[in-house]
Amino acid sequence: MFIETRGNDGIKPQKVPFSYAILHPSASFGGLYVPETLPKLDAHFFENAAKKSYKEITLDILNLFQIDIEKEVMQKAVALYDAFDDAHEPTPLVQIEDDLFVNELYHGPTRAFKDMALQPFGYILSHLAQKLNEKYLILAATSGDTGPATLDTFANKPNINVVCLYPDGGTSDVQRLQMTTQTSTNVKVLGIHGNFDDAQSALKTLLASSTFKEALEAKEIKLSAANSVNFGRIIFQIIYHIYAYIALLKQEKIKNGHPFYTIIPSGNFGNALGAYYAKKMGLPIEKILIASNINNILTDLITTGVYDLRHRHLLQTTSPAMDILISSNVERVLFDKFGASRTKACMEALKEEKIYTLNADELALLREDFEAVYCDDSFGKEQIHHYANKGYIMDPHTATCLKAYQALKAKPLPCVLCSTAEWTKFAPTMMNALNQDTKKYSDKEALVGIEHSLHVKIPASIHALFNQPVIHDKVVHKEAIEAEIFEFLNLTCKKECK
Ligand SMILES: N[C@@H](CCOP(=O)(O)O)C(=O)O
Repeated sequence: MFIETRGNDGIKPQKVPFSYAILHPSASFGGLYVPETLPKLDAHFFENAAKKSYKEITLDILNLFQIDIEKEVMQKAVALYDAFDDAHEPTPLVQIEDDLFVNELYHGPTRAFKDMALQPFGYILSHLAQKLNEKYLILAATSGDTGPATLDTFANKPNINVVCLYPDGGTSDVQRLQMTTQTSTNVKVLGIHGNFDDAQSALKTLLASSTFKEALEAKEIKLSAANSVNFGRIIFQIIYHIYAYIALLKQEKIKNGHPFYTIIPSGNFGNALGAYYAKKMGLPIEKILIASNINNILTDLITTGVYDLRHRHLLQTTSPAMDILISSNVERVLFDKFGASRTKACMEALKEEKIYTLNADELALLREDFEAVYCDDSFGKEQIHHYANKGYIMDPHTATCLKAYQALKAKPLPCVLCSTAEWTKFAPTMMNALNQDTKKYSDKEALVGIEHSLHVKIPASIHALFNQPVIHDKVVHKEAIEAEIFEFLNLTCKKECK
């Protein structure tokens, strides 16, 4: 069962099953749903798991959670990993140093780790919508990767409409084209004047708004979300951390029970939360090392205990998916460590005063699990250049993790670095890093240049983007989002009636 991070308001149910939490992700007081308890993984689990495939392990872990989804539905959802680059190994673990392994999480249809969760989650959510004979509007806010993965998983799904908000100019060109060239009629993509925090706060306001929900209900439409505020995302984001350890065991790089570090490039903290829950379940993570770009609010929180938005402005970087200041899933960690009333107080202080401060004991508790560091774009480019020379290509988000590897690894243990996106989504930055220049390349020329110089294959889906017409070209102010959504829903309703 799932409970709420900010406590219960006496109106919403006190505890809900998984299906409810994913269909209605907005909890009391604007909080989030979290599992009441986490299943435990013992040494036996890892011994057996070393003989199993990613899909089998996923099903085992979903079973341990005892979620209220039929077995066949989970099997079909997980079977979607068969369409990844390697059906047997959807998340290859690649060694790049004696003690450093890259967990490549981007081998799905939209070339980012979001597919690992959104592919099965989208299947389960749309199955539930059809089974209940209910229509859903799914909102998504993106800084580049969640949007394409959401659109891909829900494209043409019955009973589902999607509205995806992205910051105009705040994503790479490939990320933008992955969204704006979407042809399915059940999706709408809107650029907004503003940054990712503006897009996500618009989404959260709509999710919590009773008038918005009533207006949707008048059209017999319910509201859910595809971001990691939805626990349906997080459950799948726990599994790949566990599988990375199993891959280390399979490759005989670690002994069962021995600890390792995991390094996570973080923005909305869903990936880090997945690692935290995995650690609580029994995965022997020594520490979760959080890497940020210069939007380093998480570094500040984890090193000083202060989450301070007051004098910060979101800065554009070459790792745009991490250009986030209001990071959603920190809330779930606060709840787990300090309980609902402290979490509610922190979240309200953040909203009203733009700051909250953990006391020394709270900070010590947070640091039992996390360490953090940040780097700037030039550090990332140096790492891309260095590893490309050694024969490994990594994207700018992955490159930030090298800072954590160099600065935070206190013990001689293996490190697993989460690689969240394929470099093909950020070709101009890659070209600057590889050529050590500052020239302005177009995505297309940079992709082709790298393809030829490094003899690498670009996925057909990325190449094809440049020949497809842009269908969603609207960019609006955030005040206009609601009206845009209703215009879209009226149009789709008319189409359905015909
Ligand atoms: N970095 C994300 C931002 C949204 O994160 P989510 O995990 O909450 O969906 C992106 O690339 O869109």
